[in-house]
Amino acid sequence: MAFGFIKKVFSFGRKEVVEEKPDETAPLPPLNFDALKPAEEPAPDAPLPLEGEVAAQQPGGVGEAAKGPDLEAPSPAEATPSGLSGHLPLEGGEKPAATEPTPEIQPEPAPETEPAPPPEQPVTPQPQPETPPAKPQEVPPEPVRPEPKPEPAPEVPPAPTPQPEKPEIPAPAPETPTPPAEVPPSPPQETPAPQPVEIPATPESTPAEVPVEVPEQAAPPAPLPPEGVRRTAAKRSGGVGEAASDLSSSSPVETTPFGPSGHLPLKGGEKPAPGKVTVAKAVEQKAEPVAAPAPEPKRSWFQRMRDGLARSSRELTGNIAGVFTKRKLDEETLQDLEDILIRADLGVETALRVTDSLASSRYGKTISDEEVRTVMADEIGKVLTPVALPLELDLSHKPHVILVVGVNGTGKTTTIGKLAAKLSDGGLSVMLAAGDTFRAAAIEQLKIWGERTRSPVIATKLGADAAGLAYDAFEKAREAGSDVLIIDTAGRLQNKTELMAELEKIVRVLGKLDPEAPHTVLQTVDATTGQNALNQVEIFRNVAGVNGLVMTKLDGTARGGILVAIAAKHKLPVYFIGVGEQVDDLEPFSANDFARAIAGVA
Ligand SMILES: Nc1nc2c(ncn2[C@@H]2O[C@H](COP(=O)(O)OP(=O)(O)OP(=O)(O)O)[C@@H](O)[C@H]2O)c(=O)[nH]1
Repeated sequence: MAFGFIKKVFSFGRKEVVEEKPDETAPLPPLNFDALKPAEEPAPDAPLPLEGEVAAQQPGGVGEAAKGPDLEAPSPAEATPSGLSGHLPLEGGEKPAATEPTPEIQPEPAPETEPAPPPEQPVTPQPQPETPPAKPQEVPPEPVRPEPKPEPAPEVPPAPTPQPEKPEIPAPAPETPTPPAEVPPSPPQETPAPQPVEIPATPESTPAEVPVEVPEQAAPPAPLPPEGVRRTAAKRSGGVGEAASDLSSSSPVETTPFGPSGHLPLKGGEKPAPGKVTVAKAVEQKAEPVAAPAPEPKRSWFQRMRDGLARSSRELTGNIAGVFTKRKLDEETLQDLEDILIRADLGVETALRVTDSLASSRYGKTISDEEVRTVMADEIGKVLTPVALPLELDLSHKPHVILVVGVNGTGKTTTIGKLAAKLSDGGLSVMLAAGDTFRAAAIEQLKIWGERTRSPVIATKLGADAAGLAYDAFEKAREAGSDVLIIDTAGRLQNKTELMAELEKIVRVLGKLDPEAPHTVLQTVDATTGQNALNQVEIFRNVAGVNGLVMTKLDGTARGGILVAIAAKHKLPVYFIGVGEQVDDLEPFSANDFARAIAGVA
């Protein structure tokens, strides 16, 4: 009787939902209330369908989500209602039809109803009373559940079995969000009740949930800042941890108490995937800065030259500033400036060029030291430009003979090594001659450079005749078909008559083999030398026929002004400047760069 009555109730329920006629029939049930108590036994069946309704509603929305786990068993059951799909499945009206087959299926959705009840509350009061008690009961144990949950295996015990099903629920739960209307309300309802549970389980999850839904999607861009990435990663790790747990089995922990919470992890679970990628990227980015440390950048030759000229430049610019601070350009200031330029080794000629240029355009006017230095740089550039020439080799001479001369220690041997490197790197065959027969160390030094530049070295015993060695080297270079022969010579002071006579002899001997040899006579000038350099160039030019200069040690405490004076007086080409002791520290001379550096103009 009761069972049949219950059926009526169900049918009645349908009418209530659909037609709202049940009010007329309503009186009948009160008479049966007595019977209802015995009927309570079947009640468990009733809740099941109710849950089934809830489940049906969720699955209806979840149905899509249920595609995952529920597909295998529930799918057939759903298949029948699916034909009814649409509204009915939501109310569970289909359940009665499916009730008979559903009993097996319903127990599965039943656990789902627990998380779902909040949204369903408006739908059916009966299931709610059941669900709410279940929630409070579950809530206290929930903190404990998280631990057993990670252990899905314990599902074997009968009691935990419902819990394991709950873990399954989370999977559909994320799918539940698909129902637009139901889902949004559910999270707020669930959140209040579950919050106590979530807090112990994942305090971050609650805050994470809110941001997770939207922010996580935006999270990929967030990884940009490394620190931010770490933070997001940490936050995500919380969410990811959940997602990860969901993937493994821990998902039930959160899902059991919170149907909606189940969504978030899933939503987050999907999002964490990119999050993990970004985290991985963040880690790589951390490594990038590590790889970035490349403090190797060698100072440019210009910077080294500028540093070398810094002392001269500072002294020069400081003195100029002292003269022209809030002063007009008159005879007195012009005389002061001329003195400053001469003391800086620039020479009288260049000093007068600068003062004349200023007087012609700014006489009687207030002028700043910056303006003075700019004019100075321009005038120095004009003096140096004509001598800033590239070295040209006439390879019609086989070999083209280069004789390198200069005072002791001005950098002859080192410059030969640097030049040989340039030439051999340019495809020219180079031969070296160790003409400094006075120093064993000089011979060995040149051999080292020969090995470094893959250039054969012609040498003789210590103290041998340098002119004889030069002659032999020339012949050997011819025999070898060398493009260039570079001859080193012993350093000597220009006032040592016998040594200068020996140098003159070398030049004369080479002329016997080729009247035009040596084709190039380079003199190395130590840039740290002062006015004595002018005299050196004059003597070596007269004795050896110097036709080109290499200004060495400009990277040191150079006195750059002397180069300007030499250029102005001798007008000899300055082919290179030495800016270090390494093989590649030989740079073509740039008049304007040098002028700006010594004038302190950027
Ligand atoms: N800082 C710096 N040092 C240089 C440069 N050129 C040469 N030197 C150094 O100056 C010193 C003398 O160089 P050498 O090449 O031996 O000079 P040298 O004219 O052959 O010397 P002698 O054989 O005694 O006549 C060495 O320690 C070189 O390393 C340069 O452009 N910059």
